[in-house]
Amino acid sequence: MTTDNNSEPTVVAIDGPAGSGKSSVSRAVARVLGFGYLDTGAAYRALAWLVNGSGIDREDVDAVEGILPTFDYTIGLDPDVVVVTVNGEDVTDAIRQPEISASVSAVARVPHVREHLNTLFRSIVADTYVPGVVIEGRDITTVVVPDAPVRILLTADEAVRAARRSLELSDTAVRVTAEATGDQIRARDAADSQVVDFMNAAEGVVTIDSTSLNFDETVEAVINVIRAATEKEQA
Ligand SMILES: Nc1ncnc2c1ncn2[C@@H]1O[C@H](COP(=O)(O)OP(=O)(O)O)[C@@H](O)[C@H]1O
Ligand SMILES: Nc1ccn([C@@H]2O[C@H](COP(=O)(O)OP(=O)(O)O)[C@@H](O)[C@H]2O)c(=O)n1
Repeated sequence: MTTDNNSEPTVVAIDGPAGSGKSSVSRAVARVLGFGYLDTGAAYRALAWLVNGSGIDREDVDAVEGILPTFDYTIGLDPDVVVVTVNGEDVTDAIRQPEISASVSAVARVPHVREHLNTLFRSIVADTYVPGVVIEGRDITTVVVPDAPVRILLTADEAVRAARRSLELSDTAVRVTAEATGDQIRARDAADSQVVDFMNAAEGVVTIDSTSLNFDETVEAVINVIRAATEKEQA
């Protein structure tokens, strides 16, 4: 991938439902290409963490909007070490807890929150010095960077996503069945789908369905799409 130091970073936008592999695949792709990696879901999770800790009713839109000026958020772009802070506190692990997964959609549905975070994401990408950035979430291909040269929708059947996520959780202290994980994923996707469409590819967005691909094959499929798109741009 050729980029000179003065050019804008190559932006790779990836969307998809919960457990589709967005974060793990995007990180691996970024590593291979020497790109930065931006997990946008982490910002929504971090805001939900702040809201929960502030004793605010997360259904109270005015109160959630009111907390935005006190939300001092940082995230690293290094795919090997993703550290997230809120007001100077390291929340990298705290934002992955089940109570945050269960409350994040309420915060993410607030339009002013989305505008605020989208501005933040665009400035993080613009300020980076890496040759490219893989940025993943729910509305990256459609709202955050709809003009990105590479836009991908990463999907997998719901049962496969639940099984993968449950395997991941059972590696930790929490033992969760694929069925329970499936219920959580379904509930979150249903809530999130009311705000943005991440189940259907928008025009010009390439769908990669990883249902019958293993992890390495999925990474390779994404890299192939990036190579094809950037070669086309340079031709
Ligand atoms: N193609 C794949 N084959 C097998 N496991 C996968 C594949 N893609 C992702 N995974 C695994 O599925 C789990 C969920 O992926 P993750 O990247 O957290 O999804 P998302 O960020 O979309 O919620 C992780 O444990 C990841 O390693
Ligand atoms: N671009 C984005 C990214 C995440 N989100 C919200 O943030 C939540 C957490 O995102 P995530 O990417 O960490 O979720 P996982 O699919 O990785 O579990 C989602 O359930 C959405 O509510 C969003 O609304 N828009």
